[in-house]
Amino acid sequence: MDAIETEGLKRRYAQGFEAVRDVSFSVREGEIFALLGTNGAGKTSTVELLEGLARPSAGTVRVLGFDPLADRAVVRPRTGVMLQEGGFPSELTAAETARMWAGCTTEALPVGEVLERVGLSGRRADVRVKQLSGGERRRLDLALALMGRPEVLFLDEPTTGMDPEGRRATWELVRTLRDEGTTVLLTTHYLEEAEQLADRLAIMRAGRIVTSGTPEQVVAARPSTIRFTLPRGVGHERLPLSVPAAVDGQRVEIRTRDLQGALTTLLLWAREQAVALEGLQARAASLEEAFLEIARETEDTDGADGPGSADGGPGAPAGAAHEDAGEMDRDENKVGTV
Ligand SMILES: Nc1ncnc2c1ncn2[C@@H]1O[C@H](COP(=O)(O)OP(=O)(O)OP(=O)(O)O)[C@@H](O)[C@H]1O
Repeated sequence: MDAIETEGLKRRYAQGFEAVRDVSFSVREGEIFALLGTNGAGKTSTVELLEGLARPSAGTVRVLGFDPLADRAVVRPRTGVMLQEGGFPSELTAAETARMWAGCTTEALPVGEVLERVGLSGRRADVRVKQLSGGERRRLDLALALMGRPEVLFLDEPTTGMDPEGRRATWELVRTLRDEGTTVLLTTHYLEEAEQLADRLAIMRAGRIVTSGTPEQVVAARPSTIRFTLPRGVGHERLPLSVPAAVDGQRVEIRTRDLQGALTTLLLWAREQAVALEGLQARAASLEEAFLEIARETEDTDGADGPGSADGGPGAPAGAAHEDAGEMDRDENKVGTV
């Protein structure tokens, strides 16, 4: 059994706007799964359905095999939730807040241990919530989510406002929790965070999942880039590649799915012709590039169907939903701009 399973999930708000449109995915036990997407893509609207905070308009959700809304009494004690806004009483200290929360939690972990895990022990524990920094407040949120020894942890943008050190410490903690068997579903705007943490991820846009897979699969489906500058007097038409290249003066950019093949051809040609390829760079796409490209592509295919549209609009074509990154075959050897 998967820890989280969703099938044909929809969420329509009161005004008729459909923020979640036919979303299906599953998260395995002990896996970190990241939900990515541009602002308003529908991540929080989806996660709230998983947390049992709202009822789907259509489709099913199962968390640990139960309906998180109908079986709330069973599911809630086994899950930890870190919302985007904690909303604690601002006059209490971090330790008081944690103790209050522990009092409402069955089999709570010792407060000191939890605060220690999130890096809020010692003097910081005695600081009032209103005087904590934004990043420290996120850590307190995380501490409360961990208090009940959750089997499934929902983290909505967990490291927003944290400094780089706090972010890294949180990543380390999330990895440790995963290694201890906790299933983690997180939303994030930090693509590096998804790259660092996620075993698998899904990218949402306009209420739909437009691609999913391991970070490696999502990235591998995008073309790699080779860049270099040709010496004066060597025209780009002499290049040996069947792949067209984007050219700006002597600067060349080639985008290819066969990085090794294209590079071998290029280097053999350069040696034979005694041509120096100045500033030669070859690299696979990053998750950020893949994300931006996917967001752009789907924007094109979505037309005017923006997330803010009142009637929900027609959405992306059905074929775009739940596409497995491993099977994507778009932009073969697409030429980029220099
Ligand atoms: N209560 C509501 N009533 C009507 N529309 C809503 C409501 N909550 C959210 N929406 C809309 O649903 C869409 C999805 O919002 P959601 O918060 O799920 O997106 P998100 O992907 O989490 O965005 P962000 O990255 O900005 O947090 C947005 O267009 C938003 O304006």
